Amino acid sequence: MTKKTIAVLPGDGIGPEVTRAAIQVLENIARLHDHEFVFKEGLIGGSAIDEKGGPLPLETKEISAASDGILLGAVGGPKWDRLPGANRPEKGLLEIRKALDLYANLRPVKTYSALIESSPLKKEIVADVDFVIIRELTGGLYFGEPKKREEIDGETQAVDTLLYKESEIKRIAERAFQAARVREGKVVSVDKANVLESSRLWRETVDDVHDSYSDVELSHMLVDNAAMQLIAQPTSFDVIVTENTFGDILSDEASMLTGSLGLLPSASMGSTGVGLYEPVHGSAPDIAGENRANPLAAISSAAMMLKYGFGMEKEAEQIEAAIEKVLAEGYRTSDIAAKTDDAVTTTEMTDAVVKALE
Ligand SMILES: NC(=O)C1=CN([C@@H]2O[C@H](COP(=O)(O)OP(=O)(O)OC[C@H]3O[C@@H](n4cnc5c(N)ncnc54)[C@H](O)[C@@H]3O)[C@@H](O)[C@H]2O)C=CC1
Ligand SMILES: CC(C)CC(=O)C(=O)O
Ligand SMILES: [Mg+2]
Repeated sequence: MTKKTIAVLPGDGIGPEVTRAAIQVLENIARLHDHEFVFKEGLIGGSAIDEKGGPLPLETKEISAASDGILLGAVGGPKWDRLPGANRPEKGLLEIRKALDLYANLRPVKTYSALIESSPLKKEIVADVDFVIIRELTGGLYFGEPKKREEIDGETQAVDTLLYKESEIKRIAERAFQAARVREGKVVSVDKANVLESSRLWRETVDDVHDSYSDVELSHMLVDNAAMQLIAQPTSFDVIVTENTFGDILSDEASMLTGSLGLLPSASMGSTGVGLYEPVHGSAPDIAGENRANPLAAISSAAMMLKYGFGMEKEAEQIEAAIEKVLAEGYRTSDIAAKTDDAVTTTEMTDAVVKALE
């Protein structure tokens, strides 16, 4: 029997709906394997602003830092959209990533075989999509200072700073080369080195790190081209390593190769040993509270926690197999259903995954 403490940060919008689904699956995996998972809930994002006056209360930080793994839903929503940047729900997410030094965000993009037929893209291409985006998560544009507004000559201007230190690029490049060694051995580093100084440092540093990984094939690609190649030749990718903003955007784009943003999981890891696991999607205010959200990205993120955080590979595979099975049986939430009338609810999809675990 293995005991693990899991911090659960549901957040806003569909966050609580999809984390509930992930917890239900984890409880059943624990039952089937005689593990004990202790769930400790914390506030983050808009709900934390409403209840505690800030997007990342100290208590949430403490619960998270003391846990064996963090399961997060999503933060944000129109209710808080007019707040200043420093006190927005999204700031809570950025802060916890920084506080726990979660610099490496793994976003696997792999098509479920049951969804190949219904893809609007060419079946032979979609069938073989299998790559991972390794997104740098604690540097770049979302964190660089100065980040402010100011009045200059009677006009308001705003500045964000895209800043990378060599050490930050080095450690994410190492993660990418290590990941490639257990995959197909190919890394594409995505940057905008034709324009950005930070990208030129990125490219030089990735090249330097590559000297110690000469068994891995490395190429560089400009981000605008990468956005196009993801659609034109997605099967040419194995590991994509890129900076924070580019990785954020490219992964949402890549999700559509699999069928929906509601399918993509992620794992964020760093130097402290505690990982954070969350779907790639946001709080989806347009469908929040309607029991329509696809819970599979969150459930699959929980599987990543078992695999990467707890070393429970067999249990993680069991969850992934259950997801494959329910999709093969025809269960579809509205984001992946051919007709809205045929769609199942979040809870129906979750119950089906739990049943498929047995
Ligand atoms: N990690 C996080 O907490 C993130 C938070 N956000 C925040 O979420 C809020 C909404 O942002 P959006 O730009 O609308 O992005 P979003 O990712 O929340 O939604 C984009 C579209 O995808 C759909 N979608 C997302 N997840 C889904 C799921 N599980 N099942 C079915 N459909 C799904 C939504 O209904 C919407 O049409 C904003 O406040 C934003 O800042 C956005 C991205 C990530
Ligand atoms: C707060 C944002 C950076 C969240 C987001 O879009 C993401 O991490 O994918
Ligand atoms: Mg995003």
